[in-house]
Amino acid sequence: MQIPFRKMHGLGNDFVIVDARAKALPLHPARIAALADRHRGIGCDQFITLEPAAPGADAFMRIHNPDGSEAGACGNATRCVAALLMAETGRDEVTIRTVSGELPAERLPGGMIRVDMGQPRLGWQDVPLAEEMDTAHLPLTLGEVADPAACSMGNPHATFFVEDLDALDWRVLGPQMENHPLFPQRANIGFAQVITPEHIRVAIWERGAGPTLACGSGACATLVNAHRRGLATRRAQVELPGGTLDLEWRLDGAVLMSGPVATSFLGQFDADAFPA
Ligand SMILES: N[C@@H](CCC[C@H](N)C(=O)O)C(=O)O
Repeated sequence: MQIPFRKMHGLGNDFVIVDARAKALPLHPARIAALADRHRGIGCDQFITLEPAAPGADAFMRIHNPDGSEAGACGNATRCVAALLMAETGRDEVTIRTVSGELPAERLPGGMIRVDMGQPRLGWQDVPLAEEMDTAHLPLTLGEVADPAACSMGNPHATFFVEDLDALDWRVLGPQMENHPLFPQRANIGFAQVITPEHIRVAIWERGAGPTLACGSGACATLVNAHRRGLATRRAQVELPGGTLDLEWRLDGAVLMSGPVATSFLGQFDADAFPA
């Protein structure tokens, strides 16, 4: 079976997007993992399936990591899918449903896509963590990093605050923390250097994906955790290896994220050539 797809990215965080709104597609975790493989498949940080949405949303977006696991949130893919739905409908505002809830998105003057990522959840069971504790300070130390803060943006995040991001071997520390027993559903791990209260540099080791050029929900978690720790204002530029996102944690609790999106190419794959 030939399945058309679109390859998009937000700051280099790249996605294969397929449309299963009109007809269900034979896509299962093993096949998705094979398609996401950068050597033997198409290659992507996340595989996105558009599915029919209940009234109130323009589409349902299902998110899979390249290891085949399903994720509750993907900020950059939400912005890419929003741009896609805006082109399709001719509107500048759309709503995308995910397993974690409805996310309104809009096109800003100048073309940036802003998504309302909803409210971060700060309780230990929300992240989730394995046991009760203050999520603003986790009792974790690994090599030279310690004392991260955690939150959920619909998916689990922990943020370590570091003095010098360039001096840190975060690609080695990331997978050890992703799989730490404190995170029963694993976690996305951010390593953040606060430059000023309005400018944070961060590198994210993504759960189920590894090092990526950008992670939208990770950028949201970085701002939220930095603000909780008194390190950042409620609005900041979050600089990732692939570029910068504009983040705001509004007083009503919602986290807004704005940035660019782009289409790389369109194609089609033969589903039967990949494991079912
Ligand atoms: N790239 C994403 C996050 C994707 C999901 C994550 N790896 C998880 O498992 O939670 C983003 O832009 O937010």
